[in-house]
Amino acid sequence: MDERLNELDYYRSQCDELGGRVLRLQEDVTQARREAQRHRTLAMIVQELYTFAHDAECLDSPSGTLEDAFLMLMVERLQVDCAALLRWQPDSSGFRVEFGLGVASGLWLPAPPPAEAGGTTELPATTLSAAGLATGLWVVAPPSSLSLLLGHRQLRTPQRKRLEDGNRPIAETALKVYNGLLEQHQAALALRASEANYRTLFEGAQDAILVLDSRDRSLLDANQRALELLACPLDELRRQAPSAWLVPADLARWKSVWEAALAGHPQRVETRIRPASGRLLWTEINVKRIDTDRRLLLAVVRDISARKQSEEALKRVQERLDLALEGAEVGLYDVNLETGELVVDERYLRMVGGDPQLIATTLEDWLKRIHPDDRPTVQRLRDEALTGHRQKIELEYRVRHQSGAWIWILDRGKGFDWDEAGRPRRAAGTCVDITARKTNEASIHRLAFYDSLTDLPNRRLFLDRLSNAHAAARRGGYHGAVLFLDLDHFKQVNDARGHEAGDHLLQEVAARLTPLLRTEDTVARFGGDEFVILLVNLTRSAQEAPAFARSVAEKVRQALASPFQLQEGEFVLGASIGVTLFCGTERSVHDILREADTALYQAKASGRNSVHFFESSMQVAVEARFDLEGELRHAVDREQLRLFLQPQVDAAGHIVGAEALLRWQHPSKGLISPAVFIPLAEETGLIVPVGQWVLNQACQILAGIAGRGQSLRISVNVSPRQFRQADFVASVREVLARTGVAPACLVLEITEGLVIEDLQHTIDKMHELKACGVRLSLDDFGTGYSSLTYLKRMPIDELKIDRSFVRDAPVNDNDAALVEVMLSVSRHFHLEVVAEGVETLDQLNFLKAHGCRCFQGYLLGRPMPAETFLSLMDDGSDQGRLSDLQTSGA
Ligand SMILES: Nc1nc2c(ncn2[C@@H]2O[C@@H]3COP(=O)(O)O[C@H]4[C@@H](O)[C@H](n5cnc6c(=O)[nH]c(N)nc65)O[C@@H]4COP(=O)(O)O[C@H]3[C@H]2O)c(=O)[nH]1
Repeated sequence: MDERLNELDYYRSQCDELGGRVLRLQEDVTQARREAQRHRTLAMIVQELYTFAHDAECLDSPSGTLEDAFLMLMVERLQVDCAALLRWQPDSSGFRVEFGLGVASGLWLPAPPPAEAGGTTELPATTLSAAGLATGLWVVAPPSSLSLLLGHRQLRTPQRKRLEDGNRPIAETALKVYNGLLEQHQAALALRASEANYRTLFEGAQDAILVLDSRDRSLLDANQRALELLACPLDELRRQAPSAWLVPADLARWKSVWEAALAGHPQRVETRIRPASGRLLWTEINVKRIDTDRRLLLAVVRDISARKQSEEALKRVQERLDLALEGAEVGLYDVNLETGELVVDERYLRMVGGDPQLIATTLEDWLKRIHPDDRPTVQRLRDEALTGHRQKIELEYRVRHQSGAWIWILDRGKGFDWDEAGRPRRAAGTCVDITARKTNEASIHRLAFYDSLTDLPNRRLFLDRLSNAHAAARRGGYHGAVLFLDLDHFKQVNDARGHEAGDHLLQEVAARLTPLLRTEDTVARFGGDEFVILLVNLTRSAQEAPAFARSVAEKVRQALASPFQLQEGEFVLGASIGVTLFCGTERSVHDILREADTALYQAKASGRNSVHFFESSMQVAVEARFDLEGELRHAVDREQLRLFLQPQVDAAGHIVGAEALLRWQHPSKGLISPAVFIPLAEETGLIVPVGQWVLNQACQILAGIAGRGQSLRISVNVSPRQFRQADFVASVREVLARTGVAPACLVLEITEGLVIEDLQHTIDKMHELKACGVRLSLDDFGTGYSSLTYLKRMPIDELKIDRSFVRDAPVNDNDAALVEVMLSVSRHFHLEVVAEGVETLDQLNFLKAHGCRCFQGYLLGRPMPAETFLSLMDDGSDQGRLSDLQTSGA
């Protein structure tokens, strides 16, 4: 029994044990089932999360966020009331609900900080209640700062509690998976954003962008601008090699560009391309290797055709400008005013000599090469420009050429790049070589103000200086003087030895005068042999002034009195000098000059080679002369001239001719002698119309005589000036033709002096006159340089023995001998002779005794009005009776 009991106990215990085992086994199975369930749950959660994340990545607009999906899965699969993702807020020592399902997002929950390491920490009841939860499962997954809170609003049974505890590993794993997916999702989002940005940039770029595969240089991608630029769709472009749109000539160059770019050296190329449109475009292409994929090249193509066109246009403008500058020989300079550095162009360099080694490179250097006289002005203008007081500079100055010569430069400069103080930092400008212009100006100035023969100031410059000196003398109370001088006998030298000798003489005179004077004085040549001297600042004393002026005048006179040795020979001149003084009087420069001229006139009149001071009485005489000159101008028009005739008779007393002698029947002054007005007419040129009148009158008288069947010769005096008129011969011809007078009845008397003045020309003209048929008579024979040589050469018909010889011939052996010689010479040359000034019978008899056959003089008849003379001629009974003729003289 016991055994049975023991056996029973044994079996009982065995059963208990077995039952216990079964129970444990059942529990294990249940546990295993729960475990499996949890794994399934976890697997489902993970799968669904992945699915969601994948879909979200693929879809452009996923339905909901990963956070929403995660929290939803937690709530559904773990059968909790609420789930939330919390983020620790260290500043406020609490959590913030980032995303909540059943808990408000953004809610702040007070809590102690989460543990550093992973794991679970119980949240205090205050935190749970703040979240509105009765129980809660809090899971962290370091290093993520996000933690997961799962919870119920009401307390649960212990079984439920176990269930929750069993969920903890699921929640932990799910949170880790979520964190991983979140990171991945965020990375994917970032990538998408970055790709979108890249695309936006790529497509929105202003430049064409091409992505090329270096292996076959095929096009992988191109932006819209590239398609427009290359005028080709992308597909088509992808099928082409770049050589399709590159210019063939550039291909070799491109090879090295590709290689360098692939080697990691970015390349920049300016080249032309020919897109599908066929139009050549200028482009700038930047080629760069894409470092993330070293087989790829990025080419950024910019259309620079417009820029190139502008550059080309600019180049052409520059070329034209260069040409223009070249043509105009304009040099350029550019100066940095802060550093003083100077840069010049080729043309400037050439202008100053062409050696770049010698060119100024600084402003100071440049200044040193400017002419010392011009430097102060240049420096002043430069300083004004530097301080901003002058915007532009335009000035002319001399610069040292590299050859050492001075050249004139016209500089036009301008400041720019102004600083805050209004000063230029830089200046640039142009320079032109104006040396030629300056030289021309100087020579024009010389021509305008200097006498070309002697290089002395001319009348214009003299008047200017006199005007200044006069004004200065008035202001300073100084006396000055004007010396008018005329060379005695210059005319003879000029005429006898030629103009060249005359010119040399004038140059010598100038050379003698200049050193006699102070530098502030002026010696000028007014033309001909007229020299005028201006003496300034003589003295303040009115008493001393005449003496000072006289001493200079004497010095001048003496200097000119000594002989001149020229290559043409030795000449002795002498000078007549008229002097006037000036100081404070209200005279014009012309008055002063006229006074000196008047004094000169007086000096000449009183025997030459002398000095005369102006006196006002002289002026009266001169003015009277001027008045006469004015009246003489109208004498012809007003018919105030009368022609008198003086008979010329032969040995038998018969009238064979007459000399026409002019008279001026002045309305108030009566009959004026030609000795008074002929020299005036000669001087003023009035002799030409007056002489023409005489010629005309004489021919009309001759015509009248011829008309009455009579015959006579009339001698007409021809003045030197009248004879020298270019149309004189023509005018004689014209009068003869018009009046129909036989030319042989007209005798033209020319003076010996005229012949000497210009022998050859006079002889030529005489021949022309002879060709007209007129007779020529040489007047005043014996008074001048009578020379048998020229007498022989002249085509004259008659000699007139001057009355000065006739007068004393009967009583003076010398004169008698001279008259004899003259008569003998005229016989030798077959010339007729008229003896002038026969006043007495002795003279007449002497002349007759020596073979003279024609006589003129008061003894035989005075000059008389033409009508009187003609009536005498008509009265044939009077002819041949010398005594009768004598009584009818004028
Ligand atoms: N003492 C003196 N004198 C006598 C005698 N016989 C004549 N005469 C003067 O001597 C001058 C002769 O003229 P001439 O030598 O040609 O000198 C002339 C002549 O050179 C010039 N002349 C006169 N008429 C003309 C003219 O129509 N044209 C030019 N160019 N000159 C003229 O004026 C000069 C002076 O002329 P006139 O006063 O008419 O003076 C005349 C005449 O009146 C005499 O017996 N004794």
